[in-house]
Amino acid sequence: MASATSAKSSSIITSLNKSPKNPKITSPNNLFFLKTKSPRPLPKKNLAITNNALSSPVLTTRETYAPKEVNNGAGSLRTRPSILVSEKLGEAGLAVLRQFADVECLYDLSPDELCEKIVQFDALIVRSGTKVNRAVFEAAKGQLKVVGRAGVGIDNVDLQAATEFGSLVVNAPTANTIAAAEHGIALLTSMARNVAQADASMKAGKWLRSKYVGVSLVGKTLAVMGFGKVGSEVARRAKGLGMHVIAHDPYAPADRARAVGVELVSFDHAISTADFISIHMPLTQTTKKVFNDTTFSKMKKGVRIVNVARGGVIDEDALVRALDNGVVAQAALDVFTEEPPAKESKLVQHENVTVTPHLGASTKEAQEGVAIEIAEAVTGALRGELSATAVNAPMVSAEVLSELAPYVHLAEKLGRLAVQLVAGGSGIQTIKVSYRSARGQDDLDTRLLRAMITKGIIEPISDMHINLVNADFTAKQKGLRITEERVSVDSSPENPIDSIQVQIPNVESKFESTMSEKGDITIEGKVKDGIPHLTRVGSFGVDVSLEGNIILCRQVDQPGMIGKVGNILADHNVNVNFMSVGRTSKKQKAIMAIGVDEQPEEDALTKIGQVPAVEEFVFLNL
Ligand SMILES: NC(=O)c1ccc[n+]([C@@H]2O[C@H](COP(=O)([O-])OP(=O)(O)OC[C@H]3O[C@@H](n4cnc5c(N)ncnc54)[C@H](O)[C@@H]3O)[C@@H](O)[C@H]2O)c1
Ligand SMILES: O=C(O)[C@H](O)COP(=O)(O)O
Repeated sequence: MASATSAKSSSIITSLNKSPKNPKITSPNNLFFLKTKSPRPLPKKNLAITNNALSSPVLTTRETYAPKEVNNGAGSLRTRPSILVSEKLGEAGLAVLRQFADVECLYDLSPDELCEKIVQFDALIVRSGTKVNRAVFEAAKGQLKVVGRAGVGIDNVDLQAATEFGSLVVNAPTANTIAAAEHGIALLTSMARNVAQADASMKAGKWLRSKYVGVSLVGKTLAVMGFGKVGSEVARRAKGLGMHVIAHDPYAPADRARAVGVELVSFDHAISTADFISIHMPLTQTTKKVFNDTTFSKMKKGVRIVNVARGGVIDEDALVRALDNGVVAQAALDVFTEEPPAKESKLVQHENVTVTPHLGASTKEAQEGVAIEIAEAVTGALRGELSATAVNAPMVSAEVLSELAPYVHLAEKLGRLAVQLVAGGSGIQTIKVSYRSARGQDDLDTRLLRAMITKGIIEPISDMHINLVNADFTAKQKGLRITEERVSVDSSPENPIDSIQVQIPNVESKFESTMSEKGDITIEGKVKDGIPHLTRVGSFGVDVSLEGNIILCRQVDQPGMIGKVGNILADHNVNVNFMSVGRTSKKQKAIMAIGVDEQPEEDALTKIGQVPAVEEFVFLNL
C-alpha cells in the first residue's frame, strides 16, 4: 500500500506474526510495515459523544449503549442512566425515557432542592419553569451529561455554564410550533373582539354590547416580529384572515418570506406601519426590552400587540405607559418577564390587556409531540449519539457524522501524539491543522475534527474531559489557538479527507526528528481501511496504525535494525502489531515506528536506546 502523499514511500504487509523476531519483510523500500491485525473497520453509524454513556461525554464511535456500574454520586452503584424530569412531561415521552433509564419526576423542586438532587442524575429535563443556572451545573459536579429543554426557548438554561461543564443542551424545537402559532392567532382575534373582557363582564352579570365593540382584522397590517417557525405560521394564518402581513427578521431568508407572501422590512418600518404587532423573536441580549418607551413612541397610535414569545423582549413598565397614553390600544400576552407575574402587576390587571399563563405550547398534541421529541433527543445523547437539536454544540448532520467517524479517531490520536512529543519551549500556544482534501471548500465540515484534535491535545495534560460541547471553550480558556487550513489535493473526493497534518510551532520536541524544516513538531496521518494511521513524522514518511502505543526510533539506516529492536521487545514479552520504517535516502537516517500492544518496561526502552545505531527514541501512549 503506497502512501498517496509520498511518491518515495511504499509499503508491504507481511504475514501475521506474534513475535517480531525474524520479521518477514517483502519490500526493501523505505517504508515497511509489519501487520499483525486484520483491519477493523470502525462502525459507520452513530458518531457517539460518550465512551461510556455514564462517564463524561467524549467523542468517539460506538453503536450501542453499554450499561456499566457507576457511582451515582450519592454513594450507591447503578447500571442505568438516571433522568430527572422537573416539569410536567407527556406520558409518551416518559415511556420512551423509562425504556432506557431510571426516571424520576419531581415537579415541585425549589432551586435549592434541585441543586441538592442534581448530582444523582445524568440528565435533566425541564420546560420553561425551571431555572437551570450556573449553581445547578456546579452542584452537578460534572455528573450532568445532558439538559433537555422540552420546548423551544432555552433562555432558562445558562448555556455558558453548560458549555463550561461539558453538559450538552438539547431542545425540542418543532413540536410546539403550531400550538404557539394557533395561540397567537387566538389571542389576536380574541383581543380584537374583546372576548376575554366581554366574557368576564357577562359572568359578573353584565350585558355590555356597546362597550365591547371590536375592530376588524381584514385589510389591516400585521407586523410579525421574528419570522422563524412560529412567526411564519402566524403569518400564514393571518393572511388567511385577510390581513396584510409584513415581517421583520434580520436573519430570515427573503425567499422563505416570499413563499408565504410576506415582505421583510426593517424594525422601524414594521412597528411604524403596523395596526397589529405579533412578537415571535427569542429573548437574547439584543432583543431584551427591544419594545420600550422609544420604540413604542414610533408605533402607530392605537396599535395592538400580541406576545407569545418571551416576556423579556418587552419593557413591561413602558408597555403600561403606552397603554395608558393610548399609543397601544390593546395587548394580549402569554409570556411575562417574571413568571408567574406578581399578583398586583399593573400590566396583568390593565383593562386593555388580555393574559394567559404561558399556554402557547399547551395543547395535548403539542405536549405529546414535545415529550417524544425531547425524550428521543436526551436518550440519544446519553447513548452517545450527537443530537440534531444540540443547542451548545455544533450540529453535524447524520451523513457527515457517519462519513467523518474514522477521521474523528485519527484527529484525536494525532492530537494525543503531537502533545506527547512536546518537550518544552514557550508552551503550546498554537496548533496548526491542515486537512488535505479533494473536496470543495464548503463540502468539508471540520468542527468535529478540530474538537477531537483539541481533545487529544488537552486530555493527556489535564484532568479535563473534552467533548464537542466544551472543546473550543476549553482551548480558548487554556490560551490555545487552533488554526485550520485546507489544502486541495488531487485524490478521490469520495474520501472526505486524504490526510490530516498537525503542527505545533515554537516548542522543543522530545523526538527531534518530528521537527519540520521550519522548526515545528509536525505529524501527519491518514485513514486506511477505516483505521487511523500515522503516515509522516517530521520529514520522514512512515506507516503505522494508530492503535495501542507507539515507539518512534531514529537510527542510522542499516540492515538488521528491525530485528534488533524487535528482539528486545519480544524478550520483554511486548507484542508488536505494526512496524514501519521511513527514511530520507538510502543509508542515511531512518525512522522506525513500532506499534506495541502494551507499554514496555523501562528496561526494554533503555535497551532500545543502547542499540548503537539508535540515535533517539520516544515511547508514546495512545
Ligand atoms: N408561548 C409559548 O408557549 C411558546 C411556544 C413556542 C415558542 N415560543 C417562543 O417563541 C419564540 C419563537 O419560537 P420559534 O420556534 O419560532 O423560534 P425560531 O428560532 O424558529 O424563530 C425565531 C426567529 O426570530 C428571529 N430573530 C432573532 N433575533 C431577532 C431580532 N433581533 N429581530 C427579529 N427577529 C429575530 C430569528 O432569526 C428566527 O427566525 C421563542 O422565543 C420561543 O421560545 C413560545
Ligand atoms: O419556548 C417554548 O417552547 C415555550 O415557551 C413553551 O414553554 P413550556 O414548555 O414551558 O410550555
